[in-house]
Amino acid sequence: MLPSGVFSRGYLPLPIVRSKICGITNVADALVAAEAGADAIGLVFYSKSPRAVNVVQAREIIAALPPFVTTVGLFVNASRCEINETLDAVALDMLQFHGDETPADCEGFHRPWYKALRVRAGEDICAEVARYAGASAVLLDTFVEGVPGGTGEIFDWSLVPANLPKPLILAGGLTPQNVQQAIERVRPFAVDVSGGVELRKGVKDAARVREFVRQVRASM
Ligand SMILES: O=C(O)c1ccccc1NCC(=O)[C@H](O)[C@H](O)COP(=O)(O)O
Repeated sequence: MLPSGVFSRGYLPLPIVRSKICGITNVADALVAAEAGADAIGLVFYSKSPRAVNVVQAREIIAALPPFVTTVGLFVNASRCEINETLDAVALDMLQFHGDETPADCEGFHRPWYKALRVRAGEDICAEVARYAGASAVLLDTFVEGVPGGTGEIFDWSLVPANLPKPLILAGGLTPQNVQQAIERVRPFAVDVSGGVELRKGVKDAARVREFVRQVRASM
């Protein structure tokens, strides 16, 4: 059993920061992420996203991956039936809830999961994180009205509380150029990127993916 707070920001003097490349839509991009050393890839099961994949594409991507790359399925206000059908068809390791899901909506899928919260000044982030007691982590992303995620915009990192009760996955507008600064300032458990390593929406830029992971590792 880990001491409570072991993944709190600043607890470890030299933390290993994990990286997730989100919005993977094809095998080639998945392999670039894996070969670069990313710890996880994100597959977006949200049909309104330009990075959406269906179960056939997702299966093909996962089948091509080497071991020890975590596969995260991202859902936005999906029905339980839709999520269960996806889980029956696709070997997802974890779930990322990126909409207005309540804690109860996130439970019961027999997978570790975490909730994405969109950060706005004046909100009690710790209290919101504490509501999702069953989550493995919390992902903090940028609030943009009407856009659930994948905005490519950073938020004010000074709004991240020092005493978050869950491991923090920092997201929102990260790039190979700013990720080291983000890690130094926020000291997250992991960082998550999508738009900052793309050639265009839904297609990753291999050089940027490699540079992003390199920068994360160089921050250790
Ligand atoms: O990527 C999308 O299109 C998307 C749509 C709806 C909800 C979430 C979405 N993406 C989330 C992510 O890719 C990441 O978890 C994260 O928000 C980083 O996005 P970015 O700012 O582009 O790096």
